[in-house]
Order: sequence, then C-alpha cells, then structure tokens
Amino acid sequence: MRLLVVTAVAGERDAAVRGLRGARDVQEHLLPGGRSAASVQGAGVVADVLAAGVGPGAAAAGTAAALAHAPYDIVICAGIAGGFAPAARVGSVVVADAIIAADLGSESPDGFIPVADLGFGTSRHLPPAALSRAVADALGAGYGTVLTLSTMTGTAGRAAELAARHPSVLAEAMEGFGVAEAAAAHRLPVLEIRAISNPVGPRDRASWRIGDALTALTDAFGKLTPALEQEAAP
Ligand SMILES: O=C(O)c1cccc(C(=O)CC[C@H]2O[C@@H](n3cnc4c(=O)[nH]cnc43)[C@H](O)[C@@H]2O)c1
Repeated sequence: MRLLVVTAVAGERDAAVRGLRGARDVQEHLLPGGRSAASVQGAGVVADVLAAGVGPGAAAAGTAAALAHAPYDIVICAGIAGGFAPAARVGSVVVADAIIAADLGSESPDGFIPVADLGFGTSRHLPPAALSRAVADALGAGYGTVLTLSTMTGTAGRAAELAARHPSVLAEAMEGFGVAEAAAAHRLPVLEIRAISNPVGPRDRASWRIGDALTALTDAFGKLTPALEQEAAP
C-alpha cells in the first residue's frame, strides 16, 4: 500500500514521519517542484510525507504534483488544527467524515452561499465512510466535519457562525479541501487527520499548544498503518 501524506509545514511532516517510522526506514527525497518529502518504507507500506505549504492552493498544487509523479492508493491530509469547543479539545485528534471548504462561495445579505449553490463545482468531499470511521476508532479520535478556510477564524462571532452552519464541525484548518480536490481529480480516496493545537475563537497565538498537538499527531500516525492494513486485508 502506498500512501501520500500531505502536511502544510515541516514540523507537521516530521511529526507524522516520527509516528510512521516504527521499525521502518526513512529516506529524504525531493518531489517535483523541489518540495521535500520523507519516504517511510516497510511492512507492506510506503508513505511519502510532504510539506506542501500553508493554504488550500499550495496543498492542491503540492498534492497534484506528487500524484502525477507516482501511483498512490490513498491520500491523507494531516497536521494541526483549531478545535471547536467543547467537541474537540486541545491535544486531541480528529478524523474527518466530511471535508468542507467553508469560505468557498459568496457572501449575501441573507448569509453565506456555498459555491455549489451558485452552480459551480462542490465545496465538500467525503472520505470513504467505513475506512475513515475505522481509522478514527483505531486512533481514539473524534469523528466529524473538518472545515478548510483560507482565513483562520479569529473572533468568537465567526466561530459561532461556522458552528451554526456546520452542526457536526469538530475542527478547522487550511489545507484539507485542496488536498481532497487533487485526490478526487485522480479518483483516489482521501482522509484528513488533525491534532488540535488551539481552540477556534478569538485569536491568541501565544496560547497555541503546538508541541502537544505535534506529539498527538505522532501518536496518531503510530497507530495509522496497522489500521489501514487491517481495513485493506481481505
Ligand atoms: O511554529 C511551529 O513550530 C509550527 C509547527 C507546526 C505547525 C505550525 C503552524 O502554524 C501550522 C499552520 C497550520 O495549522 C493549521 N491550523 C492550526 N490552527 C488553526 C486554526 O485555528 N484555524 C485554521 N487553521 C489552523 C492550518 O492548517 C495551518 O496550515 C507551526
């Protein structure tokens, strides 16, 4: 099984690699466009773990370049995220049952209009239900909607608006929808796994617990390949 894991920044990539490593070998290499990735190999799994940059555009471009370069079985967006209280606490892990571009559309006097309602494309990708649920269970993770936003939420009002529009929301981050668009173009399944570094709400960067979230991400990736192998077994 060959996995493509797409993170935003090197710290997230390295946290995922630490979890995947186990007894496996790790080699650094360059993917097309000069982006650096670590490749973890062993026990029937090859995982290329890429730091593609922050935001849905960089994530889509990095994912598409990697998918054009090698065959993969599954694409996984991973990293840290903001968590919606009380469902997703700092230090916990969530797995997406839906990946939604929450700011792709139009404002209107009556509220936000999703891009699909404007007649263009989609703002939602669905990971395979049985697989994403099994991975969430194996990781001891929350299971619900993960939003993708180009602008990080920074006020209580915006957090409340998003939660009202997406009742099953657990987390927001900035790359999942871009990764999912590229995966869909290659007809590949996508998962999103996020470790919560901060609550979604009034911006307070000093309170982010990035170290705790990266440790949780490493723990999650330590449990990931056994869960995928079990699901893939006949
Ligand atoms: O400074 C560091 O050491 C460091 C290490 C790992 C990651 C970072 C980031 O800043 C990653 C940015 C990344 O995080 C996601 N994120 C995290 N919290 C939120 C949020 O509340 N709303 C939206 N996105 C969030 C996002 O996907 C960014 O790409 C720093």
